[in-house]
Parts: sequence; C-alpha cells; structure tokens
Amino acid sequence: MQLLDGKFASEKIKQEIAAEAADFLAKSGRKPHLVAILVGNDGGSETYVASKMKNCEKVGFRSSLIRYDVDVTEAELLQKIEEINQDAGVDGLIVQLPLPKHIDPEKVTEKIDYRKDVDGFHPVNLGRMMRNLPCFIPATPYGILLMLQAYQIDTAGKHCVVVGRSNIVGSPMSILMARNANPGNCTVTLTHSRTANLKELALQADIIVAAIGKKNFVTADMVKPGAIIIDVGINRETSEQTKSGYKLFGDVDFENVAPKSSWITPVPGGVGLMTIVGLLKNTLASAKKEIYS
Ligand SMILES: NC(=O)C1=CN([C@@H]2O[C@H](COP(=O)(O)OP(=O)(O)OC[C@H]3O[C@@H](n4cnc5c(N)ncnc54)[C@H](OP(=O)(O)O)[C@@H]3O)[C@@H](O)[C@H]2O)C=CC1
Ligand SMILES: Nc1nc(=O)c2c([nH]1)NC[C@@H]1CN(c3ccc(C(=O)N[C@@H](CCC(=O)O)C(=O)O)cc3)C=[N+]21
Repeated sequence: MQLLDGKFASEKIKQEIAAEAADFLAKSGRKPHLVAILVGNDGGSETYVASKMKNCEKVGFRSSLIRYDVDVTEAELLQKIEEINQDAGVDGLIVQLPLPKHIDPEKVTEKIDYRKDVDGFHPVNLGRMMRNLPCFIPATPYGILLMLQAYQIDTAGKHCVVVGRSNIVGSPMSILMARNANPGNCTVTLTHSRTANLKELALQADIIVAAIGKKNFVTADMVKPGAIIIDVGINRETSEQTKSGYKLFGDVDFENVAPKSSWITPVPGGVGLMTIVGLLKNTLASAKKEIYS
C-alpha cells in the first residue's frame, strides 16, 4: 500500500500556482480574485470556505467572502451574483453548497457567468467537459485528476468504478475518467443507491472512487487486491479527543482496505486538499483567460 498524499501533492502544485500568480501580478498589476458566497453558518461549509480563502492568500490571490443570513431571499442572492458577474475585477465566483431549502440551487448555478464559474457546475462548463473542450472542471474531480497526475498513475485501460452520482462529484468524475485524455481512458461503471450488484462490480474495479457520504461504506471484501482507492467522503463526527471538536472519516474503511490496495487517499489529507487546488487552478486559468477570452 502506498499513500496518495494530498498534503504533498497540493503543496507542490500550490508552489507552481504561486509562481504563476506572481507573474500574473507583474504583468497585469492585479492579483487573481476569487469571490465566495456563503449562506447561513453550517459548520462544514464554514470550514471549507475559510480554507479556500486562506489558500487564496497563500498563493497570492485576492479573495472576498460575502456572507448572508440563512433567510436571505433567492432574489437578493441572484441580484448579488449578477453584480459580481459584471465586475471586471472578479475572476472566479463560487456559491458554497448546500443552500437553504427556499433557494433553488439550479437557478443559482445557472445565474453565475460560466466564464467565472470556477466550480465548473454551470451547464455550459459541464457540456463542454462532455465534449472534451476547454472548460472549468468541477474542483473535486479536477483535484482527483491532479492527484493521479502527481503520482504518475497510468489509468488507461483500467476499470474505474465510481460510487455516487452527484452533480458535483460522481457524475463528472465518471465522464472525466472515460474521456480520451490522461488521466482518463478508463472503462467506467457509475453506481448509486439503485445499483443491484454493487459489491460484485466493486470487486472488478482497478480504481474505486467513493463519493457516497457514508462512513466505512467501502469495506475490504468489496476491493480487489491491488486496486487504487480514491476516498472522497467527508463524514464529520463530534469528538472530545480533537482540538476542533470533530473528527473526519472517509467513505472507505481505511484500516482494512489500505493493506489490500496499491494506492489509497487518506481522509483527512487526501481529496479535500486537492479540491482546493482544483479551485485555485480554475481561478488562475480564469484570470489568465486561458479558457474563455
Ligand atoms: N473531499 C471533497 O472535496 C468533497 C467531499 N465531499 C463528500 O463526498 C461525499 C459525497 O458527496 P456528494 O457527491 O455531494 O454526494 P450526495 O450526497 O449528493 O450523493 C451521494 C451519492 O451516493 C449514493 N448513495 C447513497 N447511498 C448509497 C448506497 N447505499 N449505495 C450506493 N450508492 C449510494 C447516492 O445515490 P442516489 O443518487 O441513488 O441517491 C448519491 O448518488 C460526502 O461525504 C461529501 O461530504 C463532497 C464534495 C467535495
Ligand atoms: N460550491 C461548492 N463548491 C465546493 O467545492 C464544495 C461545496 N460547494 N460544498 C461542499 C463541498 C465539500 N468541499 C470540500 C473542500 C475542502 C475540503 C478539505 O479541505 N478537507 C480537508 C480537511 C478539512 C477539515 O479539517 O475539516 C481534508 O480532507 O484534509 C473538504 C471538502 C468542497 N465542496
């Protein structure tokens, strides 16, 4: 078993991003600028957004956080998005999910100018991704690709089983792994809660991407010896042993699966850190107008 170390891979890529951001500043007189909108004060969202902002500063980006109370109206939020769309000083805009029930996430996602959609959730970006055209790739799947690249893992011809079909992780991941690209060129099976024979399919996988949101969902009896395990899950449990008051668990029974695997991502310290790198890379590409001019 070898660890796919998100700390190592993300720090290395962030150094490259910082150098490019400095170059961008020297040439344009400004820093790449990411704006995040956070509605309410969900514990997890607070942590992730804070980490995104902190990492922006680290690599020499400007970051702005716009906060709303949980009872903000949909109209007010859409109006703010429109304002940011028009602001030439903003390169990337993300609205942290999940949103309160009275706000339609589809409306919000489609309102964001696709040229600033560094989360890669807008239909234009998803459509372009399907067609293997330049686009913003959703940050978590992008981070996973960057992790595979950092460790020079050859995915061509492998059978990749993705567990979970969410719009932000499982579905885009399945498309990316099947694309004619590197990493990619996999034969992909996308599974979900209605999949009849999940264990049998998982046992055939050379690569498993677990994005379910259930602690210990992927157990050792579901894993072929030598498989590559990508654990996306972030399951938070309160804990008295940690300073933060909580402990994170992935979707994989790490202790028992790790010895059977060839490569495995830890939680924390794996995909989560790479997600932030994916977001930073998209923001830099937006500032440099590498995808849309
Ligand atoms: N590390 C990171 O950067 C990120 C981590 N996450 C974490 O990843 C996990 C997944 O998040 P997200 O993708 O948003 O997931 P969602 O909660 O939106 O979706 C979960 C998926 O898992 C499937 N599922 C649920 N139960 C089962 C089951 N018993 N068997 C098979 N499939 C099942 C669901 O199937 P169905 O569609 O049929 O309901 C659904 O497709 C969460 O823990 C989340 O916190 C998320 C984003 C980023
Ligand atoms: N519009 C939007 N874009 C997102 O990208 C988005 C979102 N909404 N909603 C929620 C998910 C979740 N997500 C994570 C980001 C970083 C870590 C991360 O940094 N994790 C660290 C530890 C974090 C901690 O200690 O709590 C790690 O795994 O090592 C995790 C999860 C982005 N998401």
